[in-house]
Amino acid sequence: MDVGITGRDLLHDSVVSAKEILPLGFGRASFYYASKPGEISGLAELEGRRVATSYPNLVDAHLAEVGVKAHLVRLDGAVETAVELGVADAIADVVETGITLKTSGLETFGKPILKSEAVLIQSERVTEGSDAAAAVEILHRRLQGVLIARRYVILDFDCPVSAQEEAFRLVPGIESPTVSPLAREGWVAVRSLVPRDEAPFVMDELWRVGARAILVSSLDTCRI
Ligand SMILES: Nc1ncnc2c1ncn2[C@@H]1O[C@H](COP(=O)(O)OP(=O)(O)OP(=O)(O)O)[C@@H](O)[C@H]1O
Ligand SMILES: O=P(O)(O)OC[C@H]1O[C@H](OP(=O)(O)OP(=O)(O)O)[C@H](O)[C@@H]1O
Repeated sequence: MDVGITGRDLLHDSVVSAKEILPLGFGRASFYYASKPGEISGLAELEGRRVATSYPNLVDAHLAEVGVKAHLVRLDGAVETAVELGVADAIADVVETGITLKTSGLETFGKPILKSEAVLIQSERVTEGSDAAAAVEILHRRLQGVLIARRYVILDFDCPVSAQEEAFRLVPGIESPTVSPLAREGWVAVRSLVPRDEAPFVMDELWRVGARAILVSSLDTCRI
């Protein structure tokens, strides 16, 4: 396989020769140690204890990194039941909302071992200049275009020339805003990309400096 989509945590655990080339922004979760509240409060206390996980390589590498020797108990699922069943003293597992841990009577301790999300990966066997590398690059660009399109909106507005410098500071765009003449003397039309989550604030500010006919529209995809 030359290219694929997986979770960052699964990539680290699989120990395959592949590298992450694009974070995809969905399937976000953190990977944490957890135990019964008050039972274990820090990584050092894992020394000599049993840790259940479905990600043994990832956890093994982390324990080695922090210099703690623990016994790994490899489970394929329902890891959160391991402490209650007496199979382990702690677990290391995926946490998103924390509901699974809470309903299992467990609490995280320490910092997250890893922040994960879905990622595009490329095999280390794909050599530069090969057909596979060219195909992966096209896929990478197309996916990146969709990710950028989701993060930004198109902002169009009419602006008095006297206020345009102030308006440009509010909408610098990714490269530069597009400015077109308007039939109305002393006014220009401006188009720029703006981060989606900043759009309401930018619209308020543009209105304040004198811009009018402020329109926001979504992008489907782009190549920037
Ligand atoms: N609740 C979740 N929210 C976000 N991502 C998650 C969640 N659960 C698992 N993932 C991600 O999904 C990928 C697959 O993980 P995993 O195989 O452990 O999922 P699972 O649903 O627990 O699988 P299974 O049901 O086979 O045990 C991983 O990258 C993991 O980070
Ligand atoms: O923090 P939360 O929002 O509760 O999510 C985390 C849980 O989600 C996944 O399990 P999933 O429900 O997919 O099933 P599984 O237990 O069979 O792995 C994961 O293995 C955790 O147990």
